[in-house]
Amino acid sequence: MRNFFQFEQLGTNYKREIIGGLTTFLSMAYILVVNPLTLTLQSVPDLPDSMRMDAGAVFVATALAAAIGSLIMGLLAKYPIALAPGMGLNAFFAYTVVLTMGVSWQSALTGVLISGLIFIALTLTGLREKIINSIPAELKFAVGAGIGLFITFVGFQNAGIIVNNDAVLVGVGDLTHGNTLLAIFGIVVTVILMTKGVKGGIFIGMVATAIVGMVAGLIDTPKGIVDAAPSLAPTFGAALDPLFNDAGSIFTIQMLVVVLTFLFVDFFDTAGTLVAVANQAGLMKNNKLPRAGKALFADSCATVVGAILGTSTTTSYIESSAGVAAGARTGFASVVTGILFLLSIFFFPLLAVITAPVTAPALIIVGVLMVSSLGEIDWKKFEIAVPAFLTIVAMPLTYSIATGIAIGFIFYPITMMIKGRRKEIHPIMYGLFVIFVLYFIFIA
Ligand SMILES: Nc1nc2[nH]cnc2c(=O)[nH]1
Repeated sequence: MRNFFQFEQLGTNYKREIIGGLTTFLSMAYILVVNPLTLTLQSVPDLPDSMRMDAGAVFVATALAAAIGSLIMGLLAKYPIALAPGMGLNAFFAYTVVLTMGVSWQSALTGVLISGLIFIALTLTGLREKIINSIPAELKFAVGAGIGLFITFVGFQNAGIIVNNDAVLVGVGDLTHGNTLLAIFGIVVTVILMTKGVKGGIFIGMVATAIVGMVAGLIDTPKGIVDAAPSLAPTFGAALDPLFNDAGSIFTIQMLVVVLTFLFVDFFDTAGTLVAVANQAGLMKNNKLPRAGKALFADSCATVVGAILGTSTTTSYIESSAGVAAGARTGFASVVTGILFLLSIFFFPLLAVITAPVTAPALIIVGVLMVSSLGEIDWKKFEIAVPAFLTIVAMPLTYSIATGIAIGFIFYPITMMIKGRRKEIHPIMYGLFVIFVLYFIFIA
């Protein structure tokens, strides 16, 4: 096992990998609660039952998709990167596709399934790998740093530290609110542990926050430890129904748009996440992602499996960087995360303690770790500084990893060409320029 995962070469051991996998799981566990709430459109009252997915089935689908995706990633690509249904695409699935466009959730799942199959095809032809490896090193660092800002922003929001402000979009929240105070406690504890160089500081910080939350009465003590798993039957295989019974609802322009959006966002989000986490773990070689094809294959398989089980796009999670920060370096950590997701199906009552104030400190501190790649960018070269900077700031400001990548990648060939560095631009970067310009024209 140690040889299979190359523990020696990567300077790691079972303890680090297990703590890393556990930390990643705890950082991601919120999706088990959030995904069913989102996909069943809980925030929208008075919907006909037929428009709502079954919450129990979505919960099991979420846990199984995360488990299977993380296990494939760990065993096949051997990266410490775990997967689960992505936030952002789950909101797009529920609020845009089902609620606004009026597409049935079954057909929306078919859209996810088709986008996953196209993904596998792109991966098997090697095109996806080629695209990722054609991205210049400095933009890759920018993507990592931008995702760091994005994840910190998500953490601050979850903590209630940054809130909506109608006049200027964002503002400081009520810092005396119980959950916000608990999150601030978690941030301070985690910062102290990390500054002292305590291994697993992020994980210990989460445990301490959860315990203090329970003592303070902000987090309910779990009602039990184990419970029977809900039935998967209401969503299992529903993605295939429209293909056999209602093909007319699939072959429409509207569905084409939906499938392309799923495909586009997942493609570039995954590319950014894989590179950022691999960079952080020191696993990149000569600016290239080793075994990129396998990692991408694992990601696309997870989307297909997730769609059949009954969830929106399953993707590589940036929260994996919390596990890497806690010491994870190999696929063993992803196997640990995957097994925990599998077990979580029965341990649902225990998961109730993983609330937003518990996960927020981890997200914020992970952001600090991820922006360290800013130091690798040559800020004195304006032609590099502009696309790098725009990639970085656009991610939190547009709340989209993919949009940040798109903006930066549009500016890169422009500034490089004007500076007379045309020869350094990989031909694929021109192709991406055209695709991203079309993307903006399209979403406009
Ligand atoms: N990379 C990435 N990480 C996430 N963590 C939670 N949701 C997402 C997502 O959609 N993409």
